[in-house]
Amino acid sequence: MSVSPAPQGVPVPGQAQTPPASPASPAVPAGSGPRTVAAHRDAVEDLLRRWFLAHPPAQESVALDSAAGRLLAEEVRAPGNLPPFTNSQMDGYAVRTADLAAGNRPPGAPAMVPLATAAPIPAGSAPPPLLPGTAAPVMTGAMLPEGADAVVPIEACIPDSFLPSAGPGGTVPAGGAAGTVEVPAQTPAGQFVRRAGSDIAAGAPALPAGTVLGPLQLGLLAGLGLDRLTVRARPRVLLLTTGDEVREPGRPLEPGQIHDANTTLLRSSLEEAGAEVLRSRILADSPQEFIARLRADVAADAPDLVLTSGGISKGAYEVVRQGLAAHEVAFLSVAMQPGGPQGIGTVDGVPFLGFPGNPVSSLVSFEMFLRPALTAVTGAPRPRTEVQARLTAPLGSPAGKHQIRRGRYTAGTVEPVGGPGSHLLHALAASNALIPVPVGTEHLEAGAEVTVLLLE
Ligand SMILES: Nc1nc2c(c(=O)[nH]1)N[C@H]1C(S)=C(S)[C@@H](COP(=O)(O)OP(=O)(O)OC[C@H]3O[C@@H](n4cnc5c(N)ncnc54)[C@H](O)[C@@H]3O)O[C@H]1N2
Ligand code: MOO
Repeated sequence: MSVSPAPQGVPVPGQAQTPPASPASPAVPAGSGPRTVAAHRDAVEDLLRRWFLAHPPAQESVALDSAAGRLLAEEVRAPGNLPPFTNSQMDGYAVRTADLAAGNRPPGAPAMVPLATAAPIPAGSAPPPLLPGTAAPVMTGAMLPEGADAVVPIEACIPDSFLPSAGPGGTVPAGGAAGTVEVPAQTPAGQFVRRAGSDIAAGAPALPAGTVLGPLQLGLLAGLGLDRLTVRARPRVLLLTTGDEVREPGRPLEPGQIHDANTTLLRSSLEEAGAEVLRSRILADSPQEFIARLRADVAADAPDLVLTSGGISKGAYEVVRQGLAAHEVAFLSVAMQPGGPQGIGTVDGVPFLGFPGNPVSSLVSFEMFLRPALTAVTGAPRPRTEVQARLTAPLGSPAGKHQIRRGRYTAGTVEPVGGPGSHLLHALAASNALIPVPVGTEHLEAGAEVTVLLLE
């Protein structure tokens, strides 16, 4: 997981900033033709940027164990040294290298130097100083006694193993003269010694504000002894799907009904991208009920974003489009397939995005528009990686559309999975990449190089 400082423009938590003149103005399209993917991406980013400038994310304190995936709100400095004390990197003998130095021994002296053994030092104990001319059995991670400046691993000593009595209180090494161990004369100072603070020193910057807390970062904070962290509040999303035909998974279907895939697709995508889904609902196809419930939920939950799927195209019962007719929301067409129909604006001042109902369309809309905006604006830094890949099969695409096909990427190649249909959930589940075919490209041969977006 990357350690990334807050991107430019991320509001500083807790510090209100002057919002632009019209924070609630919807991104209404100019002109009548379909909007480009890039223009819509900018519009979505702009919508969120305006909101978060006026409503900077709060800070909250969370327990270390609940902090996975969260963003540090402020820099963390090491409260103490890591390691906290100078300790041994090996099971062996702590020695004073001055005892071994060539100058202290006659010419032609043997390669091994006998030393009297001191009391063993298990991990977790605080040993007395090491007397000159002695070697103390020391275990990995145990504190080095004052005066010791090197550790000789047990396998380099004679004898090369500890007696069972080398536990606390024991003194006699196996097989050798009682109370004597021979260690190599050529033992450099510092060998197998882990100095206090050598990983990070007390007071030094440990992690910058904006860091995404993954296992590696949490491991450091735990090692530093921190059990609570100050993180940024996650972007809060109200997620609604619409349709009389849509039923929750687990409920039986009547003829003509389908199970709700979008709520799960979008909820898990949002959560994976660092957002919090406050509430998700299926609303029936009544525009009046839809807008009444939506406004009540907005008032009750105070979300940062309302996201809907379905009900925005050209049918006779487009609940979202009809329900929001009196609001500052534009329903427009983006030159993208899937994900052509899009809604964007504000409802009672809160950013609103309406994704199309086909499941693949809603997922592609998330990946193409909302994920990049969340990354850029809120510092929820879960950008997708783009890689170059060679197509294993030819692809066709409508000339006027930025088509997003699904595929399976492996080692520099990408195999298209399923057709262009935006209802193909099975093929979506078998893919790990999106394959954009830009406007103007109608055909790509097998072997053509494409830039794919990795979904994992
Ligand atoms: N005459 C036209 N018809 C359509 C156009 C068009 O331009 N002219 N656009 C097509 C495109 S492209 C899309 S995408 C869809 C978008 O439709 P809506 O956003 O209005 O969505 P619905 O009509 O409500 O549903 C479309 C499709 O998706 C299924 N769906 C809806 N919600 C869910 C859900 N939660 N889980 C699973 N599946 C869902 C729904 O059953 C429909 O099959 O419009 C085209 N039509
Ligand atoms: O643009 Mo629609 O999203 O193809 O299915």
